[in-house]
Amino acid sequence: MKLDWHGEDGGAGATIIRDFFVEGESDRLTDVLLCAPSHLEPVPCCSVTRESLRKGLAVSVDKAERQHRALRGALADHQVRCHLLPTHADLPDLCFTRDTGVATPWGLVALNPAMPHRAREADHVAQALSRLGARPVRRICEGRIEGGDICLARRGLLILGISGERTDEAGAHAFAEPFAANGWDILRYAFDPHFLHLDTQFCMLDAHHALACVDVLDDAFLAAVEARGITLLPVSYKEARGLGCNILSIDGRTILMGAGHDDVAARISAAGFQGVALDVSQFAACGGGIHCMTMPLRRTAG
Ligand SMILES: NC(=[NH2+])NCCC[C@H](N)C(=O)O
Repeated sequence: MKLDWHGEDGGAGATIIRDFFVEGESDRLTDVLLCAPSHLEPVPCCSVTRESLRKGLAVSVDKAERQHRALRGALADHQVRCHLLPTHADLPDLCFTRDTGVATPWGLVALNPAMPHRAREADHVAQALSRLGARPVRRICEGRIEGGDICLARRGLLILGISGERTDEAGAHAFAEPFAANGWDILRYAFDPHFLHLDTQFCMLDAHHALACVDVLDDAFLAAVEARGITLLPVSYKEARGLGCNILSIDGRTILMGAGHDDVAARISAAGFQGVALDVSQFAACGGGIHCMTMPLRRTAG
């Protein structure tokens, strides 16, 4: 079926770049986009960061750089190629690369972040990606949409979080168009902006298991997910608020997760997954965990 992709030149039928694509969140990750936290600052644009500021948090860039290097090391240990965005002094949340773009089965899509300081990231990311030979095949300009609200649960199932703030109906609708046109099942979940993004409450471990903050997610959503054959491993709200739910599945078996979430680690391992815990405290204090710090560029199925 013909997709109505728009390249930067605005013309329909722009070349579809197939090098960087993802069909499902837990297929084998081979390439990921990250950005070192050289200019990380706690911007009071989400509830977790505001709480950190209330408690007098001062982010240590040195510590954050060390934690980020360890994350890159863990990714490399698992044969994942890390591509680094250039840092930018005016973009304090740039290290949360998840939110500005997403690889889809049809190529990379540049998103439309809602927060003004994050909207500025989009051009920077698009330029860096094109230097990698990965020009986004589409840019969402309607409404707002951030990558933390997009879950390509598995081939054929797209889950979208819609808080109305970071992602709204118009942005979600625009993003979902090609998925709908290709017959994907699309599950939309509306929630309160307090909870920031879907990926702070819900993350896929493999095609049939997810971590879920069951005391926050509403029952209809939980039932809809379970009806699709996904078993939920519960995470408490306190753990989720500390980004304990915000994990990166390398291959549907190995899970990179924040350190200090012992209950989550125990549940993951009881379910047969291999958790790799990494200290990302400096990022968590700014509202993001390992899922937010990684933009998968390519995953291979099978
Ligand atoms: N995908 C995510 N949950 N990203 C977290 C981003 C945190 C960042 N401080 C913001 O508020 O935008």
